[in-house]
Amino acid sequence: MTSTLLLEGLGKQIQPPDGPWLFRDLQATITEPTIISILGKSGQGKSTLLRILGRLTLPSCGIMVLDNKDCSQWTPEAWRMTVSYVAQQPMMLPGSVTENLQAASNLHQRIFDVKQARQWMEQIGLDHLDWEKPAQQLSGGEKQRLALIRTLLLRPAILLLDEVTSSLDAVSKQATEGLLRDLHGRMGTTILWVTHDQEEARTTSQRVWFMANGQLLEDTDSQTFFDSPESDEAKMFLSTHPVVAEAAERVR
Ligand SMILES: Nc1ncnc2c1ncn2[C@@H]1O[C@H](COP(=O)(O)OP(=O)(O)OP(=O)(O)O)[C@@H](O)[C@H]1O
Repeated sequence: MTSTLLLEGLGKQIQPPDGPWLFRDLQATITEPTIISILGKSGQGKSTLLRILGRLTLPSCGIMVLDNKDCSQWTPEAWRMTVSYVAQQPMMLPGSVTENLQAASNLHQRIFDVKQARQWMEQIGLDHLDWEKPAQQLSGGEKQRLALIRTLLLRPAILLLDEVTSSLDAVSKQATEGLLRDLHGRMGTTILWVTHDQEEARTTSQRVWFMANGQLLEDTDSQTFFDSPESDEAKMFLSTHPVVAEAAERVR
């Protein structure tokens, strides 16, 4: 399921033609399965970038090439089956948990793999859920996990995660991170993961994209980023998050 992704000169301008650029001239290549954390201060455009990659928002400029085919040669549906986005505050469709789980499979004319759904639900602590319950009545954390599994059932090659553990308690968060690492290890799923939790980024990802000053300022392996960031902006960013410093200290 390895997919390659090439981004060239990608940019997003707010209120064109004269508005400010959220980011511009973003270049990056993914050639093998990897987990990338996208980090940066609030408002740098991390979610916007994910939504562009998921073809839910148009970029203002630039090129996206998936598996050697320009984005214009992909239908949005085919693209979204390969590069799938999970929002921080996911939308539950009217209907039960079962209907929500089935929704993505139905939409993309895939067989609903109920056995796999049950196993993943169990793995991330949702085994107690009544599948007949209206999904709108679930808690925020339950909705986040249900939406994740709904998307995983499509088995996308590239998964775009927007702060998908932000509403979870510590145990559910760890279980979800475990599932995602598993998935990456067994199926070669590439994961691009926006998170504000640096400890999560450090322990789950192999690579970091750090966004600052309207650019992808650093694109490096995680250990290098956390141990010896190159830019002053990244140093400042890490120094203002003592959790990471403490965690790194514990590891040493
Ligand atoms: N189409 C748009 N029109 C106007 N403003 C927009 C548009 N898209 C994004 N923005 C603005 O761009 C900024 C960056 O948004 P975005 O959510 O992508 O940043 P972020 O880095 O993910 O932030 P956070 O970490 O707080 O979630 C925000 O101020 C947002 O309101």
